[in-house]
Amino acid sequence: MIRVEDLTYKVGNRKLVDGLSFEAHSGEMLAILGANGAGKSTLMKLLCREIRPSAGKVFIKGKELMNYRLEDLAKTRAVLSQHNTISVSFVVDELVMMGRYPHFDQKPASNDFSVVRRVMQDTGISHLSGRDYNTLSGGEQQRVQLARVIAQVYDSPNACLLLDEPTNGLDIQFQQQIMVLARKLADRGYCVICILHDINYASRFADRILMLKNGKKVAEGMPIDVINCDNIHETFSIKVKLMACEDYNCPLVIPATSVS
Ligand SMILES: Nc1ncnc2c1ncn2[C@@H]1O[C@H](COP(=O)(O)OP(=O)(O)OP(=O)(O)O)[C@@H](O)[C@H]1O
Repeated sequence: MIRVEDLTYKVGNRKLVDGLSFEAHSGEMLAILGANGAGKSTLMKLLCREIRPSAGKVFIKGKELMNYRLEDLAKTRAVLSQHNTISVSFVVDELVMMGRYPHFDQKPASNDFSVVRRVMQDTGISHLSGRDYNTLSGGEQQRVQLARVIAQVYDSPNACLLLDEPTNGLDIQFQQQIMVLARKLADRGYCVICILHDINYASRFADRILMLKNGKKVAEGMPIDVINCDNIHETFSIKVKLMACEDYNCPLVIPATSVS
C-alpha cells in the first residue's frame, strides 16, 4: 500500500530522515515511535507530500507519490497533522464537511451529509454539532479534526490514514476511543500510519511498530518482537521494565528509573 524506499530529507547538512525504507499495508496499523526530534513528523510530511524528499521515493498503491494528481491524492490518503490552528470561525459540522471537499464541486450531496453525520458519531462529537470550532477545548478540537480526516476517505476503505499524534491532548477515555477507532479503520481495510508517544498504546493497538532515532530505523516489527528493553533504551535513552499484559499478546512498559 505504502512503500518507502531509501527516503532521506536534509536541511543543510543535517539528515532529519536518513535512508528509511519500510512498507505499510492495507488492513494494518503501523505505529511510529521515537523520541522528541527523532524525525517522526518530518517523515509524516514526506509521506503526505507536504515536503519533497532530498532522496528516495514514496509509493502509494504502487504509484510514486509525486506522480499523483492532487485531487486523486486527496481521495487516496488523508492526514491528521499535529497543529491545526484555524484563524477564521467555523461551525464544527462545516469543518468536518471540509473533509468531503474533494468529493463534490459546488454543493455537498446527501451522501456527504450522511458521511459527516456518521463520522461525527464514530468520533463522539455529535453533541458538538453547531458549535464554533474556536470555542472548543483542545481535546474536542482534536476529535473534530480527526472526524474531518476520516470523512475525507470514508468511502474508500483501502485508502491511507496518516495520523500525527491522534491522541494528543485527549483524556484517557478519548485516547482509548480514538485508538479503538483507528484499529477498527485498519480492520476495515485502511492502511493506518500513526505517530504515537505512548509505547503501550502502540503495543496494544498496532500490528507493527517502526522505531526511529535521528531519522534512522532502530527497529521494525510486531509489538511482541520490537518492544524490548534494548530497543526502548536505544530509541528513548531510558531504562524500562516489561510486563506481560494479561489477556493480550503485547508487552507493557513501565519506567525502571530509580526515584530515590
Ligand atoms: N525545516 C526545518 N529546519 C531545520 N530543522 C528542522 C526542520 N524541521 C524539523 N527540524 C528539526 O528536525 C528534527 C526532527 O523534527 P520532527 O518534527 O520531525 O521530530 P519529531 O520526531 O516529530 O519530534 P516530536 O516528537 O517532538 O514532535 C528536530 O530536531 C527539528 O528541530
